[in-house]
Order: sequence, then structure tokens, then C-alpha cells
Amino acid sequence: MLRIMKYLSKAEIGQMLIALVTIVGQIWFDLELPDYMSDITTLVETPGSEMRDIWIAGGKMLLVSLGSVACAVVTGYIAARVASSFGQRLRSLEFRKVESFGPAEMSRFSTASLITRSTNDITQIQMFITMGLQMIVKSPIMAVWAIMKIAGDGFEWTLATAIAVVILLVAIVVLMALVMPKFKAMQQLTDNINLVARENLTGLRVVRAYNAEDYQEAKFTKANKDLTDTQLFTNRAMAVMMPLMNTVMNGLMLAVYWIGSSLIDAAALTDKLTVFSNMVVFSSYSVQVIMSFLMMSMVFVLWPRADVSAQRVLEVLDTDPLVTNGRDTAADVARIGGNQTGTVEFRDVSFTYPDSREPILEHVSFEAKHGQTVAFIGATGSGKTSLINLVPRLYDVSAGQVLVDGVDVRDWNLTALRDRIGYVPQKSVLFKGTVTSNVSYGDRPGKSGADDASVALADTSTAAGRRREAAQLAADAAHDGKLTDDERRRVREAADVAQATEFVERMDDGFDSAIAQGGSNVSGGQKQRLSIARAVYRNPEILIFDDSFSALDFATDRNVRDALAAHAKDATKLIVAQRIGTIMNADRIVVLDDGRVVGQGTHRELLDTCDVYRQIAESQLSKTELTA
Ligand SMILES: Nc1ncnc2c1ncn2[C@@H]1O[C@H](COP(=O)(O)OP(=O)(O)OP(=O)(O)O)[C@@H](O)[C@H]1O
Repeated sequence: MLRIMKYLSKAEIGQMLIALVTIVGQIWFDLELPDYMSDITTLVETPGSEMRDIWIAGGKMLLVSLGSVACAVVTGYIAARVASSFGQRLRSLEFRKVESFGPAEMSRFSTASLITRSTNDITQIQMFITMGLQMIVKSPIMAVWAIMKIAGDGFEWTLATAIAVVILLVAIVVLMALVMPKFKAMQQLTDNINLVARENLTGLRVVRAYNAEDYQEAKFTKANKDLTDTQLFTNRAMAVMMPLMNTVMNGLMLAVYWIGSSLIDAAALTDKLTVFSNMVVFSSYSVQVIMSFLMMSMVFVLWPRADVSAQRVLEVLDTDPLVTNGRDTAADVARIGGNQTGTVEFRDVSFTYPDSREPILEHVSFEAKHGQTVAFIGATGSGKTSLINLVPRLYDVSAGQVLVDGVDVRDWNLTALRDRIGYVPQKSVLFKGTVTSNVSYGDRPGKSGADDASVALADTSTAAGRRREAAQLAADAAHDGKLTDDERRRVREAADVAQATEFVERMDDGFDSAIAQGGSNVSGGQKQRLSIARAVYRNPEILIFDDSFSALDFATDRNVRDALAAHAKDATKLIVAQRIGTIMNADRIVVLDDGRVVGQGTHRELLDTCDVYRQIAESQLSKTELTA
């Protein structure tokens, strides 16, 4: 928990120091009260006391109480302010970190867990700061201060208080040992609930189609029951705490008065009043001592969960992606690579997924020159996707080298490298927005070094930070959906290339038509065409299509390829395909079989030299097409 505090900003630390002063102030006021009470008791018990004096002592007591309330309000305000700006920063940092993750880190944490970690876990930390930090500071100071006030006031009373404190400490330690492991499990079980709920929601159509509601429900019931059982255990354990505290507190009161009665009994007549007054004061202070232990126990209710949550958030923040950023900017690459713009070369590349032992690619070598089309074909699972994922560095090679523009991709600055690439993944991804916003998605070149900016932006603990955040939001809002005429023309051009214009124009608002989250309001083929348009819009040096024509009919497939050849003739195209028709005109076809290159060349050459290719071709083309 302490380690996460390093993410507090200077302003927040300053605010917390002010809160420390108000906390000490509140304790001072609280501990002044019994003294005035003692004065009033003495005045009431002393014959001939003036009513005026009692009013004055009462008035002072009221002022002291108001002082205590004022301090409590200021402390609460500051704690809430610090907790929310700190929570906001942690969420931003975590979001930023997750953005830098590659598929390897995503599968290590799982999407469901990352969602819990940036929502529920941060809420736990926020709650702890709002309530726990006040108590954590307040309770020991108050306990020590109150003990000092009563120490030496009466051996018997002090002993009774000490016994009560020991009972409380033992109870707290035992309870913590019991519930701490359960709190850890609780966050993991919350992950699990998220996982099952997400799976059910994303796979809703399949669930319905296979009448698998009962199966899904059973899975959810199990996850739900596991979480409920754990929560019940911890809540029951914690439920013991409050009654125990009350019993100890009342027991102590009883003991103080019981001891007091015998002390008063034994005292000489003149001392009886003093002993009585001492007893009233002592009982008030001992209540404060027990109250501070009560507060400590509340801290121990909040702390274990917040501690587990802090560890889980730190685990994300401390993870360095396997794919690290290189240094070479576009200008460096042009100098080092000798202007080999648009070339992609694999030099004896082997690749094994981080979580497996079997190599997926072995000794793959090929070269794609500027403007060439290189296609990859092979059976399912032969490693085509794994191969092209190495170009934008979704993963890094295990051996060998991948060179873009003549420079090893590991040396490239990641932003510069990815700005060069238009990537259409196997599974099309569309974002909530409009057709235009999806096609022009890559129109803002990446900003290297944005990390610092985002950390600074996330600091909203100062007025300057909040102004900066507002300016950034206003700039983003001004940019959203406000494309220039030239950009709109380019969106249309990209849609033309992807053969998307016709269906987009048939939509209600044309290019401004809404796209639902995940593109659920357009068909699979339409999604693919918009994804292709998005890549074309960037006008990149390298276009990567991972089986991106599979949902297109043959005529559209051909039209897209013809339009690409004309529009993006300068771009180097890497195409993964299952259909021979899609790739037979490529400059080079690389045939993969079980992660190895078993043939390379043009369609004609491969028909003569590569058995695997010939078999695929024979299964897809007619005799006349084969001999054409
Ligand atoms: N994240 C991963 N971790 C471990 N193994 C993986 C991972 N992704 C894919 N694989 C394995 O790598 C092999 C190659 O997968 P890849 O997706 O590259 O094949 P592909 O040729 O593109 O197949 P398809 O044509 O079906 O898309 C498969 O055996 C698959 O099980």
C-alpha cells in the first residue's frame, strides 16, 4: 500500500500535510473537553458556585466542540479531494500502461482482470484514502495523547484500561490473520465474475443459438456463490468486531466506576469530591482511548482489501511490456537504412510464443521490395498471422531479424514504425462513432514521449492541472468529427478503394451514419471493407492484410485488389489469404507449412515447384484456370 503512495503528486502531499494539522487540531479540541467537564462537575458539586461560571465553562466547551467539528469538516474535505484526484491519476496511468501492452501482456492479465483492476481495485484504494488515512493518522495520536493525559491518575484505573487495550489488540490480530487471505481471494473472485459475465455477453448469440442459457447460468451461479461465500466469511468475521469493541468499552466504564466507587468510599471526606471529579475525567479519556482503538479496527477493515488492490494495481503499473521501444526515429531510419523506404525483410526468423515452448515459425526468410505485393498462404495454423504480427512488433522474434526500411524493427521507435503501417487484422474491429470517424481513425500521427504528458495531464490535484485537462478535452472535442474538406475527400477515396462507398451511401446518414460499438450494426463483409478503408486512409508505406478479404464475395475481392493496385501502388503490401484467387497475381507468394517456408515465388513458379501450393491450387481452381 505504501509503495503506491509514490504516485501521489506534490500538491496532494501538501494537502495531506494540511489535513495532518487539522487532524491534530481536532484531537486537541476533543481532549480538551473532559477538562471543561471536570470544571463543570467541580462547580456543580461545590456549594455556593455561581451559575455564571457554569455558563462560561459550558460556553467554552461548546466553542471547543465547534472547533473540533470545523477541523473534522476540513479534514474530510481534503481527504475526499486527495482520494479522488489520486484515483483519477491511477486510472489514467493504468489505462496508459495497458495501451502499451502487447498481446503477450494482455493474455497474462486477461481482459476481465484488467477491467477490475482499473475500476473496483482503484475504488478500494480511493475509499481507504477517504476514510482510512484519517483514522490511521488520528487513532494512534489520539490513543497516545489520551493515555498520556490519564497516566498516573490512578493505578487501578490505568491497569483496567491497559487490560482492555490488550484484549482489543489480541482481537484485532486474530481477526486480521483470519480475513487477510480471504480479501485477496475476493478480488480474484471479482475478476472471475467479470470474466463469466463478459463471456456471456459477448457470446450472447451463440448462447441463444445453442440454448446454452442453463450452462452459462450454472457457470455464473458458481462464480457468484464463490464470491458471496467469501464476502459472507469476511463480513461475519468483521461483524464480531463492533460488538466486541462495545462490550470492552462498556466493561471498562463499569470497571472505572466500580473502582472509583471503592476509591471514593475509602477517601477522606474532603478528598471525596476530587476523586469523583477525577473519575469523571478518567472515564472520558478512557472512552477516547477505546475510541481510538475502535478507529484502528475500522482501518483494519479497510486496509487489507485496499492493500491487496494496491498490489494488483502496482502489478499492472510495474509491468514492462516485452516489446520495448527502440530509439530510431523516421529520420534516423532513412539515414541508417539508406532510403530503402517500404522494404520489409525477414532474415532467418524463428518465433516462439512467450507462453509456449514449441516454435511457431522456423528459419523464415523473404524480402518484399518497395511497392511489391507479397502474399502468404498455407494451411490453418501454419503461422501466417504469427508471421505478419512481427512486422508492427505485436511480438518480437525469438531469433533472426525483421527489417523495415533496412532497419531492425527492434531499433525503430515504435510510434514511428507503426505510423508507417496500415494494418487490417483478421478480425475486423470498429469503434463506436460514425463511418467517417472509423475510416479516419489513424489520422493523428502518434506522439512519441506522450507518457510524460499523460502523467502530467492526469495530475488534477492543482488548479493548473485542472485547467490543462479542460484545455485538452476542449481540443479533443474541437477535433472530433470536424474533418477538413480535404480529409473528407480522403475518407471517400479510401472507401472507394475498399468498395465501401456504395453500402455507406445507402445508410441513413451516409458517411455520418452511426457505427455501434464493435460494429454490430454492419455486416461482416462491410466491417472488413471499413477496416480496409481505415488502413488505406493512412496512406501508409506498408499495408498488411491478415486474411482481410475472406468475407468479401469474389467480385468485391477482385475490385478491392484492382483499386489497391491503382491507388496504393507505392505501398508494399503483405497479404495473408486462404483463397488462391486473392493472391495469384502477387509479385511473390510465400508458402508456409507448419511454420516453415516450403516454397517461394510467383504463382506460375510455385505450381511447378511447390507440392503444397499445387495441392492448394488444385483444390480451389478449375483445370482451365490452372493451365491459364
Ligand atoms: N497467443 C498465442 N499463444 C500461443 N500459441 C499461439 C498463439 N496464437 C497462435 N498460436 C499458435 O500458433 C500457431 C499458428 O497460429 P497462426 O494464427 O499464426 O496461424 P494462421 O496460419 O494465421 O492460421 P489461420 O489461417 O487459421 O488464421 C497455431 O498453432 C496456434 O495454436
